[in-house]
Amino acid sequence: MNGERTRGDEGDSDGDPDRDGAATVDSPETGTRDPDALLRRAGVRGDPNRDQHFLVDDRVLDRLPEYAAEADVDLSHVLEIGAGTGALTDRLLVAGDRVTAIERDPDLAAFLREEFVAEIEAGDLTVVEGDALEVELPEFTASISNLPYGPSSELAFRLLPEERPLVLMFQREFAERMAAEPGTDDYGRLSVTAGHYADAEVVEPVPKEAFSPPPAVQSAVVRTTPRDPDYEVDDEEFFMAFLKAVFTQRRKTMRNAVRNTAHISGLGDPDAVVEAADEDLMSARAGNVTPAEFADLATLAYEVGEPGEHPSA
Ligand SMILES: C[S@@+](CC[C@H](N)C(=O)[O-])C[C@H]1O[C@@H](n2cnc3c(N)ncnc32)[C@H](O)[C@@H]1O
Repeated sequence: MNGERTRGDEGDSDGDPDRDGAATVDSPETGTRDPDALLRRAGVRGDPNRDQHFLVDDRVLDRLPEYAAEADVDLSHVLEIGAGTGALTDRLLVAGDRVTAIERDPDLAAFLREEFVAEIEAGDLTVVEGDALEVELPEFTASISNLPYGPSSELAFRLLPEERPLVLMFQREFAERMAAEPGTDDYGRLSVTAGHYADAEVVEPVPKEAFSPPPAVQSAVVRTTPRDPDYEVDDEEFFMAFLKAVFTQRRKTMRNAVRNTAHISGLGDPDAVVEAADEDLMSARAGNVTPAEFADLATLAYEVGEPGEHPSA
């Protein structure tokens, strides 16, 4: 740590005119804020009951925007969900042109507005105080976030349909399920639903010690690249409900899974689906069925299975 100074004292040390003026730097060599100094200035400890685990490992903080940059991601407007004390926000301001940071905790949002006053006045940063599941999202080009783990699934499925590249920190188990291939232990509903929108890869496991306070579980960074699926479905909502249904019975054959879960998928005549479908596919278990096979089956089920309401998608 190099003490707490303002960039106004440092002049043009990093050569980035957008980051000059009164923006704070703790490390003149890198032109960045120190995560521990941010915690001190904010006067917070991080409350695990509010999903507050702040990144304090500089190397991880540096690598998050690098994962996007190395994939040639457009960083002209980066969305950060759960900005906390701004340690990642600070790195995103260096890597990107503009950042919108959403933070639910009113005290942290107030701290961010104070700490980053120069960047806000320069038009480089917008702090949105509110729940990222509810606030209107801006037109962003990429999201790079150390997500709150409680709502991470809902947040991922709010972001994925936006069709933008994402670099997101999740619980490690969640990250591995998201990126899993058919036939592996981790492959499941999450892998197929995430894969509907994007290619997902785990780029880095992150140990608990990288955070303050450390979470109970290990973490991992996932990078997603949006693309169209290699199949088509007639009704996306039914497809999602159908997946949810059959994966509740992942150890059963698809034949039994389709028959036993009509109350979840909304199928009025699941037997008609089983009779019309390929026999080999009906004998397979959901964990071995590829996304394209699910899509074909869901299309068939939609045609012959008398789908009704499927409010549970
Ligand atoms: C894991 S911490 C990450 C903080 C910071 N980005 C970092 O890396 O140090 C998650 C942050 O999300 C905030 N948060 C929790 N739930 C949220 C929600 N629903 N919407 C927006 N922010 C939320 C917490 O207050 C916390 O600051």
